Amino acid sequence: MSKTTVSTLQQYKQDGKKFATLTAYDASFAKLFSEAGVGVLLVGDSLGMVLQGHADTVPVSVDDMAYHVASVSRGAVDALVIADMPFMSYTTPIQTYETATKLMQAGANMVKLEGGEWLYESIKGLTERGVPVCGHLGLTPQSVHLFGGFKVQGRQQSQADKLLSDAKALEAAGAQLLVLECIPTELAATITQALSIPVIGIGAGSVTDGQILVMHDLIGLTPGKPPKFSKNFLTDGRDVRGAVAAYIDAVTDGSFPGPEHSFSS
Ligand SMILES: Nc1nc(=O)c2c([nH]1)NC[C@@H]1CN(c3ccc(C(=O)N[C@@H](CCC(=O)O)C(=O)O)cc3)CN21
Ligand SMILES: CC(C)C(=O)C(=O)O
Ligand SMILES: [Mg+2]
Repeated sequence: MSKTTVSTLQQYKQDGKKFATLTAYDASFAKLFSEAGVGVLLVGDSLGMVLQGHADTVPVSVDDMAYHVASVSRGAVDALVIADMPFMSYTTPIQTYETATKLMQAGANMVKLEGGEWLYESIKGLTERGVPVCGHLGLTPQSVHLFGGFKVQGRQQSQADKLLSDAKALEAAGAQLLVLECIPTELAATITQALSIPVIGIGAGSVTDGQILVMHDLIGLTPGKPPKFSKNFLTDGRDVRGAVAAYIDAVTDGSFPGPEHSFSS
């Protein structure tokens, strides 16, 4: 296996080949996932929930992220490592560059930011300075207090129109990847087709170019009630490697996510 890059994912999109990605927070899982053939690993700020036990991702700091990015990058043999920028660490272009510096110097290959058109200048500035960017739209968990809970986004036509124009703005700013979280499958299909960059979905149906799953959901370790769009693959006598292989197979052959893991308009 060779190192996965954005061009690898671009090629998958062109070829209509679905790809599976996972979150990772330490070197051991990063190594196992990478060796099992997962080409992209996200050091998600979900670590605030699945590692630290918080109710949401708001308490996570840049230092927390940098610590886990450093561990994951040591274990991620061939995988592209994406690091989440945490809550309020990218409020201005300058602060965005400072946060990105810490995460890239800790070993990330790309940073991910939650938000739409308002991030245009920051994303353009990052890419001009050599930092690859992944966008994140829909249910952006850092806005959970604004949304009033972890709720499906984009069901109203006005919201759906805004999400599509935000996605186009992120691509125009230079984002090379996009995550769509918890939106109706129909809207995810429209956005995926409208963009030339690869789109990775979670709770966005099987219509996106790739899928992402929080590793704790994959192996049945979710603290509390697992999200509807997630699936425990550590079943049927499988070990962790077997669960990862079953997840990759299910994404590649289009059987995961099914309608029971997806939302409609
Ligand atoms: N374990 C875990 N899995 C995740 O996918 C995840 C995290 N943690 N932490 C960070 C964010 C938070 N996410 C979440 C968490 C809960 C729901 C949830 O409970 N959603 C409802 C849908 C409600 C509706 O229909 O509007 C659900 O039943 O799935 C969604 C996304 C996704 N991310
Ligand atoms: C759920 C994914 C997309 C994420 O942002 C995270 O794990 O923090
Ligand atoms: Mg996140």
